Parts: sequence; C-alpha cells; structure tokens
Amino acid sequence: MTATETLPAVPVAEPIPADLRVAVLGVGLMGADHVARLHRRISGARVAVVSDAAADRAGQVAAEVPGCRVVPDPLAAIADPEVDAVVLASPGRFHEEQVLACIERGIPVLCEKPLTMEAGSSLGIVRAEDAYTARTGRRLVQVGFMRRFDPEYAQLRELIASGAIGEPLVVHCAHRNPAVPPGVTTESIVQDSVVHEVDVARFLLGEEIAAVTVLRPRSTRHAGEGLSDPLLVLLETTGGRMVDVECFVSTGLAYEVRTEVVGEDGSAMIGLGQGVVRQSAGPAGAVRSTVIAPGFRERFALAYDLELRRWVDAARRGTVDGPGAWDGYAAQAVCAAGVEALRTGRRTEVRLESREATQS
Ligand SMILES: NC(=O)c1ccc[n+]([C@@H]2O[C@H](COP(=O)([O-])OP(=O)(O)OC[C@H]3O[C@@H](n4cnc5c(N)ncnc54)[C@H](O)[C@@H]3O)[C@@H](O)[C@H]2O)c1
Ligand SMILES: O[C@H]1[C@H](O)[C@@H](O)[C@H](O)[C@@H](O)[C@H]1O
Repeated sequence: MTATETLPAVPVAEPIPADLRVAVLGVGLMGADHVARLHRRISGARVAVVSDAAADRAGQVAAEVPGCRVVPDPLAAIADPEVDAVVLASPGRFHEEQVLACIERGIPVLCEKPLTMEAGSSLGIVRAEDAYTARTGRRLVQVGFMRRFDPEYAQLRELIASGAIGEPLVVHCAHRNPAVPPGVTTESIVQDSVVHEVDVARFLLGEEIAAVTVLRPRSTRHAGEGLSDPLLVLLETTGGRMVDVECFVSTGLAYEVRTEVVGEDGSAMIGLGQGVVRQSAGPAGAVRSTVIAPGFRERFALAYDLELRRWVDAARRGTVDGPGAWDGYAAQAVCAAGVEALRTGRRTEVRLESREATQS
C-alpha cells in the first residue's frame, strides 16, 4: 500500500463524448464556482444539469449556463441519461449516497472533501469502486483534495523527491481561516479543515499517518461559543516523521496556508506567495512583506482550475488522474482518530485497513 496510489490507465471502452455532460450537485459556494469554471474555463465539458436542495439557488446558477437544466432530485440527476459525469459539492453528509449512486451507474464523480463523514462509509466506497474496477478495469472516484494540484505543493513534492533537502523529518503546517460559517464545531475543524493537512502529509511524504494527538491552546476571544480555536494537531507517520498543524479558523484576518518541510539537508517552505522558498543565508535584517489571500477561493483558484481540468481530461479517457477513494478513506480514518484524540486528550492510533486486504 502506498499513500499516493498510481492508478492504472485503462483502455477506453466507449467512444469519448465530444463534450462531457456534467451534473453539478449542490451549487452553494463551491458548486457555483465549479459550474462557472466548467462553463468558462474548462474545455471538453459542459454543465448539462444542476441540482440543489434550494430550488431558487439551482435556478439562478442554471440561468448562467445556456442549455443547463435543473433536476431537483440529486439521485435523478445522477440517473439522467444525458449526464456523463458528476461533480459533488453538496454537504458532506450526502456524499456517501450520491457517490455510491455514481458508482452504481458507472459514471465518473469528482467529490468535494470529505469523501464521507465517517471512515466506515468511506471504506464502503473504496470497496464498491474496487468491485466496479474488477469488472470493468475502470476507476470512477476522485476526491477534491485540490492542494495536490496547486503548483507550490506540486513543486514542494518534486523538491523532496529530488533529494535536495535530504530525508524529510518534520513538517510544520499553518492553516488559518479568517472566519468560518456558523455551526462549525471543534470536531468539524478536524474533519473539515485539518483534513487538508492530512492529505498534504500523505501526498508530500508518501506514507500513511499512524497516530494523532490534538492539543487545545487557549482559544481566541473571536471563537464561537464552545469552540476550541486554534487547535494544535500532531500527526505521526508510519516512517516516524512528524507533522504539526496549527489550525486556526477564526483569525479575523485573511487566509494563510503555509507548509514547511524540514529535511536532513535543508528545509523548504510554501505559502508565502513566493513559490517554494528554500532556506539560505540572506542579508541580515532584511524584511520582506507579502500579501496574503482573503480566502481559499483566491488562494487556491489555480489549483481548483487544474483539478477540474485534469478530472475532465481523465474522465473523457475513462480514468482518474488525482486523489482517489482510497485517499478519501485514509484521510477520514485519520480524522476519526483526530476526533477521538480531541475527546480523550490522548495520542490515538489510526485504524486503517490494509489496501491489499480491501482488494482481496
Ligand atoms: N476544497 C475546498 O477547498 C472546499 C472549500 C469549501 C467547501 N468544500 C466542500 O464542498 C462541499 C460544499 O461546501 P460549500 O461551502 O459549497 O457549502 P454550501 O453550504 O455553500 O453549499 C452546499 C449546497 O448544497 C445544497 N444541498 C443541500 N442538500 C443537498 C443535497 N442532498 N443534494 C444536493 N445539494 C444539496 C445546499 O442547498 C447548498 O446550496 C462540502 O463538502 C465542503 O466540505 C471544499
Ligand atoms: O471547507 C473549507 C475548505 O475546505 C477550505 O479549503 C479550508 O481552508 C477551510 O478550513 C474549510 O472550512
């Protein structure tokens, strides 16, 4: 089992559709952005259907895209014969049923994170997709871990792989949001926000996470009632490397996502708006200031574009070219341990099935 599985290219069994007809389910903040991207910036696909629990919202978004229909029932949208592929940006609690319906119909799905709300249901998706793959040779599920498509993260991974900073030992992460919507809980900070660092750690280091510890520093006065914010999360990998994450979701400032990898022979950092910054001796006392993005839509705009473009291209070839169901499951298993660690205050081991066992 590897943390970043390379999915096999599979032969194209059916003709490639001239334009992939996409249904976008859930057209709130992320879904509406995905519709706009597919409509304006991504070739080879068109938004044929949108579906949302809020009918007026679906109507407004569909009105922006010529030829786009509203299908109010999300499962009917997935079953629609004029839909070739699905983007899921509905709330996480609906992902399990909707992803399983896509697998059942044998159509590609890009599912926003989290894959599902619990590790067990994510594992169910891994198994359902494996069964489909055993019959057809095709993969269907991609999970919206868009940071993997961000040029800075991609370069950082290449730098590590090149050996330029030696064996990576420790990773320091900061994940700061200016604010979060009402209803966010301390557990959901782990499941909804820290989940990105969990995937980044697996992506950069190529190892699974073995154990999680969560500490609660003094909370900001801006935190909502009962919310522990910030959190400090320590992830230990199977190879003995450690990743610390400061996750602070109500800073009141801007969107800051930084990752620094410390290796045996040097260190490198991203998230400063300057590409990959390697440590070097510079002029003493030099102070450089950078502008930080107001939110994730701005910081990761290019990553979302590349994510969708690669998904469309791969779906038209009958394959998946990005984080898959296993990555979604592995991240959920770590978050489940994180939520337990939060509750008990103790270091908690991650319970992860072996990849080989799930395939047998
Ligand atoms: N990758 C990222 O950086 C990123 C950023 C934000 C959100 N997300 C993820 O995207 C998803 C959506 O988040 P959002 O911020 O856009 O939320 P949102 O609340 O803005 O939008 C969700 C939409 O789904 C609709 N909806 C409710 N029930 C539905 C159902 N059963 N089927 C279809 N639609 C339904 C709601 O009416 C709403 O319009 C979540 O999974 C979230 O974690 C990812
Ligand atoms: O749902 C959002 C989204 O995933 C963002 O990328 C992340 O920065 C936020 O913390 C989270 O709440």
